[in-house]
Amino acid sequence: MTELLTAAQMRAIEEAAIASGQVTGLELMERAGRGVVEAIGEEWPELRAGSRAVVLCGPGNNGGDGFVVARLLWQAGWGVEVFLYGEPGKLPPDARVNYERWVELGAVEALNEDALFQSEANRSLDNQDPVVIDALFGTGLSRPLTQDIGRCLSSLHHTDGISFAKHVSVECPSGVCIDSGEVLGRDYLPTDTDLCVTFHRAKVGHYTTALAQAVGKLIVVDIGLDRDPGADLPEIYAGLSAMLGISTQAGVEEFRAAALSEAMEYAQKTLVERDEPVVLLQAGCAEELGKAGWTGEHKYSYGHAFILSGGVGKGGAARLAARGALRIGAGLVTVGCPPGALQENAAALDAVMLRSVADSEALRDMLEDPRINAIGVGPGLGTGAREVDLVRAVLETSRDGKGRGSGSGAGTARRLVIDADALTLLAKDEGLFGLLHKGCVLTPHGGEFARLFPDIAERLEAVPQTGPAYSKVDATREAAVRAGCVVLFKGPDTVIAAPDGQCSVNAAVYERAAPWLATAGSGDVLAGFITGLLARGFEPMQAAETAVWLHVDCARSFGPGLIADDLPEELPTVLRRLGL
Ligand SMILES: NC(=O)C1=CN([C@@H]2O[C@H](COP(=O)(O)OP(=O)(O)OC[C@H]3O[C@@H](n4cnc5c(N)ncnc54)[C@H](O)[C@@H]3O)[C@@H](O)[C@H]2O)[C@@H](O)CC1
Ligand SMILES: [K+]
Repeated sequence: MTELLTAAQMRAIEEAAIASGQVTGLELMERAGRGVVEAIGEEWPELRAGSRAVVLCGPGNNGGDGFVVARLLWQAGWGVEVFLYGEPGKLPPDARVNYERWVELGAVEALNEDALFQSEANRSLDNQDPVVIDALFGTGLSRPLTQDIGRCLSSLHHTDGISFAKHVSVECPSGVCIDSGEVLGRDYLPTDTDLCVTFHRAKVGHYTTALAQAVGKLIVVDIGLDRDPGADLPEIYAGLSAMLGISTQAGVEEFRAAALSEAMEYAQKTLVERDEPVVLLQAGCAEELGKAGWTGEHKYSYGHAFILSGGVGKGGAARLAARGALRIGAGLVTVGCPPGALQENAAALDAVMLRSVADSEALRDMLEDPRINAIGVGPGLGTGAREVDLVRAVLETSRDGKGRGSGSGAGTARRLVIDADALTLLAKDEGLFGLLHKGCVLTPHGGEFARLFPDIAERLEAVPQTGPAYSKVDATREAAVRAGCVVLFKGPDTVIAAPDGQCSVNAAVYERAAPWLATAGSGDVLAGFITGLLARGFEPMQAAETAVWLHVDCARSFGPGLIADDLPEELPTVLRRLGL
């Protein structure tokens, strides 16, 4: 699993490494700049000596990286023009050093739109479009771009405005808040970037839809900080002790105990006591399936998933969910529907069992069966008074001490997936919302999320004016705390959060993009996948993470032309490929 960092965490890691004496800021900047140049070389080997670059440098260390890039490209024989936004005298120390190093080699012009157009006019003589390097703002963006900078960036477009061969962003496209992926001020679109080079770890914002849509390819460059920060602590202590001239082991111990150094306190605070990390889901999460055991002796050992269906003509969504639950390995799957819909469902279901559920009393009777250990409720359910009673029955009978199923382990509540119409009902009825418990997984899309958590959604929708902006990660975490259960906030950048702060991102972007997954019924299958894994005994967070990861993998494995019915059918291929 890869940890995604916030700007503050990245800063803390860098500062602690610098404070420990492990590395200097200047060395980190040199590695960052070199990483950008190497990434350009690897991406476009045809660009070599004689190529041209326009480097846009900002007033902070992102600009410092830009000056390193300019120098290294110049040394490699490129023609390089450098523009600076800001005053050289106000550059932070490391950026200033690299500015000075560059001015020994070439000129620095003040950045404005006229200067960019003038430079293009001069260039048109040799008819060679440059690579534009955007090193204006990185993790330090704190407010919206001024109009003049916004105009400069907007003028850089492949098709109109100033022409260039490639666009490279250092850390991120400037103007984007790296914690949220949002353009601060939201008054222009992030410039399309062919290559975005970031350092040490990808940041949370890199995996949000808005930013990922603007970036062709993301490369993470190792700048020598790539060790477990926790594991580095002894070295940090040792480095700090050495800096202060404490040489004996006893002295070092005393120093640690006294926590005298501000830098050490900083390292402790930021590296040890930081928030739960945000994890990017990768192939490893599906290995949990393997750990949970895939084959078994008895169908009940893989649990019994129950999916509640709507009335006549409304059963398709529940059937998709049921098929998903079955394919992902629930031992038994039953669809419960109103008596009038039995015939329709019977005609469409084989391996999935069918039960008539006339009303909530019938449902409560049925849920006396302790083997039913996971329930999926919501797809195609309906939102009338009968359905309110059904959802209440499901929630009430699944709280602690009730409805214990064989697969969910003694003493734990029956696990639930609450999706679609059931989410709408929860949003309308505080009493129902109050029945949520830690065995539930809520799976809202944007509209459902806004109905359930209107104030949180409003905060997320508000135009961000300062960085770091409130992000989908923040919103999902807050929602999970309020609901007291796992919340899976859907989208190409699905965020999953638990009330204890665990959080992960399943990003169907970059090389995992699957735009064809946005098809009717795909959410119903996802609800079924999660329900099936809960029946198998997965914990709610783990079930949600694994299901959403496999869901995207099924879509990618099938490819364009996918319809929701294909998703469960693709699962065996995906599981086989995973060696399960
Ligand atoms: N700290 C380090 O040691 C390293 C930093 N690196 C680079 O440094 C970047 C972070 O540097 P900084 O923290 O200096 O931040 P930035 O360079 O991203 O920007 C900060 C500067 O921009 C100003 N600013 C923010 N928003 C503005 C706006 N809308 N309009 C005008 N000015 C604005 C701030 O006042 C500050 O002067 C990283 O993204 C990375 O590119 C790398 O060199 C690796 C090492
Ligand atoms: K940038």
